[in-house]
Amino acid sequence: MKTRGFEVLSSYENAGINLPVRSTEHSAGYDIEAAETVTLAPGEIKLIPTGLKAYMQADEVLYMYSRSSNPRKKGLVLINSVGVIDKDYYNNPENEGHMYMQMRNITEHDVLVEKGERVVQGVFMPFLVADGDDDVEKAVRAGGFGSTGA
Ligand SMILES: O=c1ccn([C@H]2C[C@H](O)[C@@H](COP(=O)(O)OP(=O)(O)OP(=O)(O)O)O2)c(=O)[nH]1
Ligand SMILES: [Mg+2]
Repeated sequence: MKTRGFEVLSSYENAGINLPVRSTEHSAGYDIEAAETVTLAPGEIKLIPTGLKAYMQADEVLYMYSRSSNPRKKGLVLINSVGVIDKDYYNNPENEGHMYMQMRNITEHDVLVEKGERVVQGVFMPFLVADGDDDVEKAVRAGGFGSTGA
């Protein structure tokens, strides 16, 4: 039975994408790699593809956190602080649920991120809903990054 996990996007099937793993016995985060080599110019914000989508249960979310070594070792920050990957992003009609890492180069030189480099870590978590949540009509997710409006 499938409960939660990662899958390679169909368009990246033969691209040598590694499924995320936890690097130590008690790590909370599944390390997530860049699916392509990208260069970020000074100050630039880029969506780095992972070639991955994540599935999970209805009351679960996947949080993507930056690796703590990124600012000093790479000169990169996860510019949206935490990536929230919703259950209904998986297999959405726009991009199949492709997870992106939104990174900003905080240095004054180009930063190279090579394919296969670990950039962020994904942590699966349960979440709670507020009273009256069932009474509110919900839209069907069609994509990400502003798909539900401004
Ligand atoms: O770092 C991120 C953050 C989000 N997403 C995807 C998964 C998530 O389910 C979707 C929407 O994210 P969010 O709700 O945080 O962004 P939004 O600006 O509110 O977009 P939307 O209107 O599509 O909800 O975008 C990523 O791939 N990487
Ligand atoms: Mg949203």
